[in-house]
Amino acid sequence: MNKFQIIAPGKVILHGEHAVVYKKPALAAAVGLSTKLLFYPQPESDVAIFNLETLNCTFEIQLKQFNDFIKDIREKYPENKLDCTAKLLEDVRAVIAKQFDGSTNNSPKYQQSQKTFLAIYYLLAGAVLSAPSELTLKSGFKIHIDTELNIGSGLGSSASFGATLAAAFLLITGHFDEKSYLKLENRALISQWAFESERIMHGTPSGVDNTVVTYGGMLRFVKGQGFQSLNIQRPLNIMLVDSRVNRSTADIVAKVRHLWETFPKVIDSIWDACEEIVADAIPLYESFGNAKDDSVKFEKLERLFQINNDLLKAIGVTHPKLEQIFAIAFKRGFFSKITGAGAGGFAVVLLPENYESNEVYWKLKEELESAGFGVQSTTAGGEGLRINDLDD
Ligand SMILES: Nc1ncnc2c1ncn2[C@@H]1O[C@H](COP(=O)(O)OP(=O)(O)O)[C@@H](O)[C@H]1O
Ligand SMILES: C[C@@](O)(CCOP(=O)(O)O)CC(=O)O
Repeated sequence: MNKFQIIAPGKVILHGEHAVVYKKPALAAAVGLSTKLLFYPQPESDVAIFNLETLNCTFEIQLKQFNDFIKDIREKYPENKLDCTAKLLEDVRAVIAKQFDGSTNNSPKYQQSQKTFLAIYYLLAGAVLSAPSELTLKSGFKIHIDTELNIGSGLGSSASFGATLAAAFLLITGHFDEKSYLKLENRALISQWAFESERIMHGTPSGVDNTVVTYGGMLRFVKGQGFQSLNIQRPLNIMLVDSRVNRSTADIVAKVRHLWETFPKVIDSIWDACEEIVADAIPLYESFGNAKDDSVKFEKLERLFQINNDLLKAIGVTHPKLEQIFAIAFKRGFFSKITGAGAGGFAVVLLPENYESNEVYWKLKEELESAGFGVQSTTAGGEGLRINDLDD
């Protein structure tokens, strides 16, 4: 096996957050910030080492013990290759629980590492058991993972992490090679295993994050119905502004549900309006880059951003810190909105094409930073997961 690198972006929701929970479409896009996985073969070793830079921890899997586990699973479920991931997950849980057994550490960081190790072990076992030919892991390797994404803030860091791991394990177990991973069925396989990792991190993910980070671009997504990729000409410039207010997506989704249960007709009409925003926004995103002058279309999109944000405010998912971001951006002539669950997290600001040559952009960045916000200018709609062979 060669040394290789896998890069997977994070995601941003452009429109339809919250409404998507109620089966309305959402528009999501790959962001230009990513997770990078480096794979180093270690032919003389019998250990798989995982060095997770952002979590500042290292995990090891002894290949002998892992191969024994795989043998047990094959004996336990003889004829079905791997059509029951739930059973496998339970067996992997038991192995991981044994390894973490005896610890009285209940800190969130420790729980997080346990979940992460579970995801790694489960994806590796899944890739081996579903491999085209029956195999065991014969020689060791080292995997290093680092990310430009803020973890746990709605930018899809967990899906991006899961997708890089899934792709690495599927590659080393012969599901595809460094070129054929781009085939639709192979991308679907990566996305499916990244979804499995999301199930460990979240419980009931919608599937949008693993899909966007794997395929890239911009896509329209309806819960339970799959997705369609938009035919965009170029990625959109955006600024991601971190309010630095922590929140739990699950709590906010529950609060919104309570509001919906209290005023179903009012809130349903907001979801209908969000659906119309998605419908009006798609042709705008698809036509940017077609004409010499996109400014009229850009102004239309700015208005849609504003309307979308006002609808999100109406369901109570803003925050004084987000309001401060919107006010600073508006004062400088930029339009912005909540992205994701809201009540903290990130705001997304629309940036015009040549924003870096615009003095006002630099003033906006400076003002947001001196107000204590985190600012990252990037793109929405860029490339999805990719694999680079580093021995070429
Ligand atoms: N680069 C990474 N290295 C290790 N674990 C990661 C990484 N990125 C994400 N994770 C895992 O994903 C979890 C964050 O998932 P989540 O709370 O859904 O945030 P997000 O919205 O960023 O996906 C982390 O607790 C960690 O377990
Ligand atoms: C609020 C919601 O629509 C998006 C959650 O966004 P995020 O992953 O916190 O960015 C919830 C969901 O789609 O599951």
